[in-house]
This record gives sequence, structure tokens and C-alpha cells, in this order.
Amino acid sequence: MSLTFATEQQVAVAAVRRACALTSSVFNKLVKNETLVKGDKSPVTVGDYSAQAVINTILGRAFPDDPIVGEEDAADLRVESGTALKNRIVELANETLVADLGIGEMAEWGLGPGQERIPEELLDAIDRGTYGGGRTGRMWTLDPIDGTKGFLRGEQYAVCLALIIDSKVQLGVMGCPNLPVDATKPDGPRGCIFVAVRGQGAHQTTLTGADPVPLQIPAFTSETLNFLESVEAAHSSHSFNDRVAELLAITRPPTRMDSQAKYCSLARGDGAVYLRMPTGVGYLEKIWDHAPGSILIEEAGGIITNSRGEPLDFGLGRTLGDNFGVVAAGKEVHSKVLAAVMQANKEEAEAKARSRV
Ligand SMILES: Nc1ncnc2c1ncn2[C@@H]1O[C@H](COP(=O)(O)O)[C@@H](OP(=O)(O)O)[C@H]1O
Ligand SMILES: [Mg+2]
Ligand SMILES: [Mg+2]
Ligand SMILES: [Mg+2]
Repeated sequence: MSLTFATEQQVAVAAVRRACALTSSVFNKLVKNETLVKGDKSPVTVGDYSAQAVINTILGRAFPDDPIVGEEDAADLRVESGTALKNRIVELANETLVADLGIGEMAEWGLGPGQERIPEELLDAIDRGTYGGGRTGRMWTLDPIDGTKGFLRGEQYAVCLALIIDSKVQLGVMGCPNLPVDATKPDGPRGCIFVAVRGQGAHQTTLTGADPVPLQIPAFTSETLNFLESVEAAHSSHSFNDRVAELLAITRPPTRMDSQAKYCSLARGDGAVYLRMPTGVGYLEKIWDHAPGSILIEEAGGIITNSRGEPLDFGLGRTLGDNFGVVAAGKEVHSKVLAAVMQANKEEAEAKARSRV
């Protein structure tokens, strides 16, 4: 393991880039009967599974001793009723793995012509992601498609991968195939990769790795402040954000966007604040939904905490534990937003107490 994580970065970028090519082509071919419904009711597509199969295959070859905390598992594909879906996933994953080597890619990562896997190997690759996480050791965390709902709508989603060592995120790589390269040109070229390495900063490239741009969260004035928030009202409280915006006298409307593309947009200054407060249904946030985004924000000069001002804890297992939400913003803005979040929380608690008497 090198301290600069040069190899890890190279492997992670290659894996995310291949997965982005796969998900883009799946979107174009996606048909309804290839969409399952998991226990949590989120749509799990052939894209989620095959992207996890590809990335875990690459990680398994490059770093055979590293465990992976991945969102998906292959249980539904190992039963009779999952056969058709499994066959489609095997075909797609293999198509992606055998594509010609690109710049910075190595055949020993299981890539290139002739590197087809048998179905069992690909299902096992998906199940490499069942690691439980924890306080110590080196592990990867993967969300093969974050923002599945955005993906299905043809809007924003992200392929998200992070390396965690002893509970601290050291490397984050996110691929956003539908994100405009330049937010001021929404109809311009799309598709970006975001990379952050602890202590080494953050940058964005195109999906092919071209045009690297270092990322630094810019300063915002009270007139330019705005929120980034989930499209899905079930994932974070829109009304809470409205109240915080009111307390901060924010006039610009929020930008709604699925997935960790919100962290990417924040890191390059497309929006000023990412606020994700729980909706009160007891949902625990997952580490793969925040690990790469959190290091991107920190390396772009920002701060990310929960609504109590505490750092997110990536050492608790597959989840972030008790859900006190997420507040991410540039350094100066973060403290102001946090104060307003605490005020809004206090108001909510008081209103609740009043309704009880
Ligand atoms: N009740 C809930 N509260 C918060 N997040 C939730 C949730 N139900 C699902 N999610 C998570 O929200 C993620 C999407 O976030 P966003 O709203 O920012 O796009 C989902 O990731 P997946 O799409 O990878 O399943 C899922 O992990
Ligand atoms: Mg999901
Ligand atoms: Mg997710
Ligand atoms: Mg996902």
C-alpha cells in the first residue's frame, strides 16, 4: 500500500469508468421486466447488479485481500426465478470486462479481451460486497448505482466507490454519466468522474479521463446561497430545508438532484449547501451513500458533519448509525447553516412538545 494511493486511484477510476459505460448502455436497453423490487422497495436494476459485478471483479483481482461493503448481493440471482436476470447480468458484465484496455488499465485486473467470467464467478464477485464494515482495517465501499430512481428517470445518478482505512475515508471516486461537465452549460457535454485523495485534493475529469480540473468550493454570498437536496421527498425532509432556508434568508430555490451527484455539484460550486435531514421513518444512512461524497467535500475545502456538528462515523458497520442527518458546505457557510439547522431542530422539538400538552 502506497501512501499516495496511486495504484488504488488508478484501479478505482478504471473500475468506475467501466461501470459508467455499462450503466449508460443498460439505460438505453432497459426494459421493465428487468427491474426487481427489493425489500426496501427501491428498484434494483440489472444495471446495479452488473456494475457491482464488474467493479468487485476488478477490485478482487487488484486487491484480493480487501473486503468490500457493497449495496447489492446476489441472493435474488441464485434462485430459479432470477435466472433470466442473471443471464442478462452475466452478458453485460462480461461485455464490459472484455472491452479493450484503456489508458492506465492493466490486464492483471481481469480486464481486456479473453477475460470472460463464468456466471458463478460473477455472482461471487457481487457477493464480495457483503462485508459488514467496522472500526478497523482496510475496506472498500461501493454503491454501483447511487440514485437508482434518478437512473430510471434518465436523470442524475452516480457510480460511487471509496477506500476506507481504520474508519477514515482515504480515497473517493464517483462517476456521473449524466452530469454536465460544466453546470453553466446544461446542454453541453455530459459525463464526469470526480476523484478525491486524502491530503491530495480533489479533481474532476471527463468520463474518458480528459480535461482534469482541480476542485475548490467557492465563496458564496447570502444572495447566491442555495440548497442541493434529494428529488425524492421520502429520502430527506424538504420542509425542514425550507425552514432552514427561511432562517438563512435564502432566496434562490433549491436544486433537486438524485444521488451523490449533489456532493459533486457542491464540490465545484454549482450549489452551496447539501442538507439531508431524516424524514422520521427510522432509516439509517448507509456508508456507501456518503463515503466518497464526504472525502470529495473535505478535499475541496468544505466541511461535512451531521446536524449536531459531529463528523460522520464510517466505523460503525454498513450504516452511519443513529441518523442525525448530513450537513455539507464550504467552510464559512457550514457554521452558519449548522446554527440554522440547530434552530430549526429546536423549533420542531418545541412544536412537538406543545402538541403533546
Ligand atoms: N428513507 C430514506 N431516507 C434516506 N435515504 C434513503 C431512504 N430510502 C432510501 N434511501 C437512500 O437514498 C439513496 C438515494 O439518495 P438521493 O435521494 O440523494 O438520490 C438511495 O440510494 P440508492 O439509489 O443507491 O438505493 C438509498 O440508499
Ligand atoms: Mg438501492
Ligand atoms: Mg445509494
Ligand atoms: Mg445504489
